[in-house]
Amino acid sequence: MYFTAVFLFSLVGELTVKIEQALADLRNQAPLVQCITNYVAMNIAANVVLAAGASPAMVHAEAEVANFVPISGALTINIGTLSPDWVAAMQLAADTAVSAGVPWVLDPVAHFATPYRGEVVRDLITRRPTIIRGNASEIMALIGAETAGKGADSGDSVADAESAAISLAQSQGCVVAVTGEVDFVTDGDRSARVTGGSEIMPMITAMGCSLTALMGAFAAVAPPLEAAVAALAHFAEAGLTAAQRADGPGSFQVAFLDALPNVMPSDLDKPGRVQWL
Ligand SMILES: Nc1ncnc2c1ncn2[C@@H]1O[C@H](COP(=O)(O)OP(=O)(O)OP(=O)(O)O)[C@@H](O)[C@H]1O
Ligand SMILES: Cc1ncsc1CCO
Ligand SMILES: [Mg+2]
Repeated sequence: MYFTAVFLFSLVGELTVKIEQALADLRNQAPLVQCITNYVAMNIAANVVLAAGASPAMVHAEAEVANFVPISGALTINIGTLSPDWVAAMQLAADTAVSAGVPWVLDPVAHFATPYRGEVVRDLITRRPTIIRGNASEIMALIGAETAGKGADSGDSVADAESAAISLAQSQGCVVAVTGEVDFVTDGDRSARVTGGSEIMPMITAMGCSLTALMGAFAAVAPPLEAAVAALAHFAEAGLTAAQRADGPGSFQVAFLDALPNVMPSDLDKPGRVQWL
C-alpha cells in the first residue's frame, strides 16, 4: 500500500514536471508547426500559436506539403472546411509526417455531419495520428456512438465521451483529448481531467481549432500525453484570465490572445487545474 502510494505520487510528480517543462521548451524552441486548418480558423489559430510562443505556418497545397512537413516540428490537420484537393494534401501530409517521425494532431470537425466527412476522417485515422482532439460529440461519434452534435458544435457532455475516448485511444494507439467544460485526455492507460477556461469559449468560433494547432506546438517539444495536457492547461489558464477582463465573446477573443504569452510554466499545474486519474 505504502509503496503503491509512493509510486503513484512520484509518477504524478514526474508528469507535472513534464507539463511545466513542455511550456518552457515551447518558448525556448518556438517550434515550427504546419497547420492544415479551415478558412474560419486560419487567422485566430495562427495568432494563438504565435501568442503562446511557437511559430505557425498555414500550409496546405498538395504540391508542397511533402517538403514542408519534414522541416516542421509538428503537423495539425483539421477537416473544418474540407474539399477534395485539400483531402489529398491532408493524406500526403499525414503519411509524410509518419515517415519523417513528425507528430501529427487530427481535429475531426463535424465528421458525423455528412458521409463525405465521415469517410475522410476514417481514412485519416488509418494514417496514425499522434493525438486526436475533438469536442464530446465528435469523439463519441468516432466510436459509432449516437451523438447530439450539431455541425461543429457539441451537444454532449465530456463525461459522456470519456469511455469513448479511452476505447479510441486503445484501439488506435494514440492520445485522445475531449474538450468542453472540463476537458478529458487519455492515452488509453493514463488519463487526466483539466479544469479552467470559460463558458464564453464555446461562443467563439474556432477556439477548438486553435487549441488543436497549439497542441501540435506542444507535441513538437513533449511526449503526446503531456503535450495534450499542457495545451489544455494553457488554454484553461488563459481562458480564466480572459474571462475576468472581457465583456463578452468579442472582447474575450482579444483578452485571450493577450493572456496566452503571460501564462507561466508553473500556472499549468496550479492546484485544481490538472487531475491525474
Ligand atoms: N463550458 C466551458 N467552460 C470552460 N471552458 C470551455 C467550455 N466549453 C469549451 N471550453 C474550452 O474551449 C476550448 C475549445 O473547446 P470546444 O470543446 O468548444 O471545441 P470545439 O467544439 O472543437 O470548437 P470549434 O470547433 O468551434 O473550434 C477548450 O479549451 C475547452 O476547454
Ligand atoms: C464554423 C465552422 N464551420 C466549419 S469549420 C468551423 C470552425 C469551427 O470548427
Ligand atoms: Mg471543433
